[in-house]
Amino acid sequence: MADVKPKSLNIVMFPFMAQGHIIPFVSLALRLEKMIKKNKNREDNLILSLVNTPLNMPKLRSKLPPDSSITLIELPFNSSDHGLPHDAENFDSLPYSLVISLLEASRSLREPFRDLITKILREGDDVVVVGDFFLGWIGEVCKEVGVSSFIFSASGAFGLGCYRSIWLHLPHKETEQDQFLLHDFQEAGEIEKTQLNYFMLEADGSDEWSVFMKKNLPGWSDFDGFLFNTVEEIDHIGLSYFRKITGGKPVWPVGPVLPDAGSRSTDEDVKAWLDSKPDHSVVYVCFGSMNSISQTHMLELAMALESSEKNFIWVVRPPMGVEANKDFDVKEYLPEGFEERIKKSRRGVIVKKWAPQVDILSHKATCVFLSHCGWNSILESLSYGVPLLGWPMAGEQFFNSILMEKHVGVSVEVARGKRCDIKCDEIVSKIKLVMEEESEVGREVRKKAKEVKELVRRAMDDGVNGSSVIGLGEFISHATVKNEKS
Ligand SMILES: O=c1ccn([C@@H]2O[C@H](COP(=O)(O)OP(=O)(O)O[C@H]3O[C@H](CO)[C@@H](O)[C@H](O)[C@H]3O)[C@@H](O)[C@H]2O)c(=O)[nH]1
Repeated sequence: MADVKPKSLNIVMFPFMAQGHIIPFVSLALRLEKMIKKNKNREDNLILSLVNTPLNMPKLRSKLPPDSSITLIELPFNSSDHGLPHDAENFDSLPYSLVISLLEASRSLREPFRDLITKILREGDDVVVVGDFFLGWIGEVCKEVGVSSFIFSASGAFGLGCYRSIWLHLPHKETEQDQFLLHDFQEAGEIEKTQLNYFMLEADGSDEWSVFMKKNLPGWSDFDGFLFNTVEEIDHIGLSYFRKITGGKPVWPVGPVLPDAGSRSTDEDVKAWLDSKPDHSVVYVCFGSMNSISQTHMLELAMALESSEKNFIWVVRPPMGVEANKDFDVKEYLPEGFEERIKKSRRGVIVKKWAPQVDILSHKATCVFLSHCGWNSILESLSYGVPLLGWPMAGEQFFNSILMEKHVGVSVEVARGKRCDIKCDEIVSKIKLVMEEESEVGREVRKKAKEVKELVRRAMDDGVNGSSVIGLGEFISHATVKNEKS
């Protein structure tokens, strides 16, 4: 009799094509791999894979350690078929104005993805899919072929809840009040009109963003539940919202899942510079993997960093309106002589485009993070007890900023949006407010950030069965029990 291949369970994970989504998906996959390896019985019949488009394969591969058995699966995609620039398969290589075109183009992955899942099922294996909230069609595909699917949200629940509610209740342009409560998420508190990103504010139901959201958001109800890269203890308002709207489906906090410090190519110059600085003396400035500020804002920020007299690391990307992929000389966008002066005084380091962020945040010299409030940046900062100076710019970042400032108490907002009128002096005073010993506000947020660091660590601590460890355990049981029954 021929040997019958034992049935395996494939956990197929599909992040949207953006660094802010790929990074946490890889971290989640690695965390799951670790848990599975610990449980010898499950090791043989569980297969973890990450799906993406051709040009994102190297990005995924570079984040996996050599001994990982996670497999990568490529789906066909050609950006020029969708009116996008050649080779633009990730938000990080697009200007913000074209982000919506990549979101729309990603819908073409539906059929190849369906074929992939059908092929795995035909080979006799079971499948559970973990998909991205921007790939809302995944839930429907999974229902059609009869497999379970879960959203893994790279954003926090509070931020994503506000984002969802705002897109579902358009328009906002005509709203007369400067502040308003969200239609189905009043627990979030008052939202100011200035906290809606440009596309939300302009949306009238017929623009590209509204059209995409109208197709994408209803798809979330086809999934069997949600995993959030978040922590119950800091994000319970948002998690409660998702528990309410999903009507009893599981909503598990499983974070923070983060890349390990030192796991990427550490920049030796940055490290040596940080080593030479006193503890808690450095402002780290970075606006994530896809956002830029305007040329005017760059000049104000440069002057502020120089006149604050604080040590700083600033990750500089080309200003808004300049092609993101273009090679550039930072001198083009900074005040005359700025780079030379800070090099000579050794007071600052300018990193072009991409810095080893987790290494910087985990270094004892770092005091505060001036951030656009992308959720990964927030989680990374909190995990190392670093308070925030918020400058939200796009997406759900405004709501992340509210959560951090008003509910968690670890952030002070510096500026709001890409078009705000922020001047050098205001930036300097906010930097001092958070960093200086005499500042009461500063003492409070720094103390709170240390407390939150412990809370966040506990959530992921196997030893104390932290809230996120429980969430992950429940997800694995859910996935594998279903498999055993089928
Ligand atoms: O120089 C850099 C810049 C970024 N990063 C990493 O890139 C990720 C950036 O993620 P995030 O802070 O979330 O910012 P975005 O790339 O802007 O993320 C997008 O995705 C997030 C998760 O959904 C959303 O919260 C944001 O609003 C959205 O812009 C983090 O892991 C950073 O450590 C680096 O390592 N070095």
